[in-house]
Order: sequence, then C-alpha cells, then structure tokens
Amino acid sequence: MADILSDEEIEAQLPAEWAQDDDEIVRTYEFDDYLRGVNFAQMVGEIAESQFHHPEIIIRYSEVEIRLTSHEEGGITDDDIEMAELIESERNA
Ligand SMILES: C[C@H](O)[C@H](O)[C@H]1CNC2=NC(N)=NC(=O)C2=N1
Repeated sequence: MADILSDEEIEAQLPAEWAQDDDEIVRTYEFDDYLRGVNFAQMVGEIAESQFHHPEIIIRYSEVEIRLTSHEEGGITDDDIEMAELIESERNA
C-alpha cells in the first residue's frame, strides 16, 4: 500500500501541465480529431492495465481528461505520479 503524499510532495513531483484537484491529479489533452482522442484513451487504458492502477478517462469531442487518485489509500500516492509520468511519455512518444 503506497503512502498518501502531502500537498508539498505532490507539487514537487507533478509532471508539467498536471494539476492537483483535491484528492486527484488531472490533465486534459487536446486533439484535432475525435478518434485520435479515442485511440489515446485506449493507450492510457493499456498502461493502466499494465500498472494495475486505473484513471478516470473522460473522452470529449476534442479533448481527453485524465483523472488519477489511489482509491484504496484515499488520496494521491506515488502510483498516481508514476501513471502521470507514463501517460506523458506515451503522449510525447
Ligand atoms: C479493487 C481495487 O480497485 C484494485 O485492487 C486496484 C485496481 N486499480 C486501482 N486504480 C486506482 N486508481 N486506485 C486503486 O486503488 C486501484 N486498485
């Protein structure tokens, strides 16, 4: 079970463009084409399955919002930060 991070630790470790929203970290990615967003969501889902740590994924017409929290711990942990970093790597690949 990962430890819940303090707001200061979250601030220090959050990848650029990500933000804390209460007990979640969030980032919205913009896409020119709806299906590119859908494909990105699929890739995020595959990362989530490989990490066994699952975000909320909201697919809109021209953007995809990713929200991460550690449900079992009841807050933001290193698992969420790690997922954000993996998603960033995938998006920038
Ligand atoms: C039952 C519980 O949801 C599972 O053990 C795993 C799966 N994926 C998960 N994903 C997230 N975001 N938080 C969890 O605590 C978590 N737990």
